[in-house]
Amino acid sequence: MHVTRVTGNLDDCACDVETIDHFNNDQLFPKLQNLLESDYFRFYKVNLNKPCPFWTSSSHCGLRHCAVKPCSPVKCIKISLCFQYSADANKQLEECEKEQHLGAVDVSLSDETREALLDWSKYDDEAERFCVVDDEASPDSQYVDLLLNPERFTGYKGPEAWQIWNSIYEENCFKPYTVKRPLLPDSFRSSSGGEGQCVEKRAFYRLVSGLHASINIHLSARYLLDDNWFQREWGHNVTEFRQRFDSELTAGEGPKRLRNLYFLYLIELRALAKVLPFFQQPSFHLYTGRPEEDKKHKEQLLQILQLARSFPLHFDERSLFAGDEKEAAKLKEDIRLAFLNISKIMDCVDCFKCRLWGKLQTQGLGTVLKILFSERQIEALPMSSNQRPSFQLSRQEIVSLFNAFGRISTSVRELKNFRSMLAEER
Ligand SMILES: Cc1cc2nc3c(=O)[nH]c(=O)nc-3n(C[C@H](O)[C@H](O)[C@H](O)COP(=O)(O)OP(=O)(O)OC[C@H]3O[C@@H](n4cnc5c(N)ncnc54)[C@H](O)[C@@H]3O)c2cc1C
Repeated sequence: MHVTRVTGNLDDCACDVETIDHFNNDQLFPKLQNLLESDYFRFYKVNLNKPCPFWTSSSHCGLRHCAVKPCSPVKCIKISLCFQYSADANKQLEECEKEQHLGAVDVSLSDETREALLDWSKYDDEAERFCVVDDEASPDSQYVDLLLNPERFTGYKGPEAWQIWNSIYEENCFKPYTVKRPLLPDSFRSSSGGEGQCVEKRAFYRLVSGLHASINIHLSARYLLDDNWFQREWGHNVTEFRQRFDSELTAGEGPKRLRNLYFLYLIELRALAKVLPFFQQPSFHLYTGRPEEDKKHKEQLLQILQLARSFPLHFDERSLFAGDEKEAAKLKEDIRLAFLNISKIMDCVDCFKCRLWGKLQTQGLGTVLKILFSERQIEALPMSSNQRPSFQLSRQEIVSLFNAFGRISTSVRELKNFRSMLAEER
C-alpha cells in the first residue's frame, strides 16, 4: 500500500490538511500563479557568484581528472566533483555535463527588459532586513527571469547535496533529537557533536524540512522522463515521489515531511495575511513603468492578500514565542542568526539553478519571519505618504516572498496530482 497520504490535524496548530488543500488548490493557487507571471514578479535580482563562506569546493581542482579538459573555474569544480566519487570517469563526466546543463541558469533578457529593470530599481524601498540578501548594487548581481528557469529536476544529488542539507539541519541545530535520519550516509553526518549546545527549535526545523520537502516534490513533479537527441520530456515521476515520501520506504519519515510542508504553508500564509496593510498603502506601487498594468497587478495582489486573510484556521504565531519576554527575544535572535547562516549556506550549492531557487526561497522565508516579527510596526503604518513608514520591504523581498509562497502553494497542488496518480496505480 502507498502510504503517502497525509490527512487530519497538523501538530502545533488548529488546522487540518483537508482545509488547506481545498483553500489552496481551488482558490489561492490559480490566482497566485497568474500574478507570478507578471513582469514585476518574474524578474529576480540575485548574485549567483558569491563564494561559499564555509568550505572550498575548488580544492577538488587539484585532482588529476580535472586536467581532462580546459574549463572555466566553475566548470572545473563541477567536473572534478563528479570524478571524485566515480569509478567510471567517462560516464560520470557525461552525467556531470548533463547535470551542469540542467542546472544552468538562463540569464538572457531582452535589451528592452534590461533597460526597464534599471528604471524599476529606483523605486525600491530601503529596508532593514531580516536575513542576508545579496548586494543589489554588486556587478555580480543580475536579474534572472524566473519563468525561463523553472524549479525542476536538475540531477543535483549525492554528497554535495547532502552536505548542504546536512549543514542546514545539523550545524544549525534545528533537528529535534527524536527525528531519525537513517538515510544520510555516515560519512556525511556532522562530526561536530554540539548536541549539548543545541536548543530544540522544533518549529524552525519544521520550516526547513517543509522547504526540503517542497524542493523534492518539485523535482519529482518536473522530472526529466526522457532525454534523447531530438526531445526532452518533463513530467511526474511517481517512483521518485514514493521513494521520498512513502511511509514504508522512508521508515515513517515521508508523511512527517509532508506535514512539515503544510506547516510551512500555514506560516507563509499567515505572513501574507499580516502584511496586507503594507501593500494597501496608497504610496505602494508595483512599479514596472506601465501604470495601467501596475494598477491591475496591485489589485490582483490585494485580492490574494484579502483571500489569505479570509483563511479560517490561521496559525497563531504567538504560541511560538509565548512566555518570558526576555527568553522570547533571545529565541527570536537565535532564529535570526541561524537563518542568516542558512541563507549563507545557499552560496555553497554547486548547481546554479538549485542555488537560484534555494536563495529565493530562503529569502522569501526570511521575509516571512521579518513580517511575523514586525506585527506592531505593520499595524502602525501611516496611511498618508508624509510620514516615514515604520516597516519597509524592498522589491527583492517582495518578489522572493510571493515566489517562495508560490513554490509551496504549487507543491500542495502537486500533492493532489501525485495522490491521483498513486490511486490509479492501485
Ligand atoms: C538548496 C538545494 C536546492 C536544491 N534544488 C534542487 C532542484 O531544483 N532540482 C533538483 O533536481 N535537485 C535539487 N536539490 C537536490 C535535492 O534536494 C536532493 O538533495 C537530491 O535529489 C538527492 O536526494 P536524496 O534522496 O539523496 O536525499 P536529500 O533530499 O538529499 O536528503 C538527504 C537526507 O535528508 C533527509 N530528508 C529528506 N527529505 C527531508 C525532509 N523534507 N525533511 C527532513 N529530512 C529530510 C533524508 O534522511 C535524506 O536521506 C537541491 C538541493 C539543495 C540543498
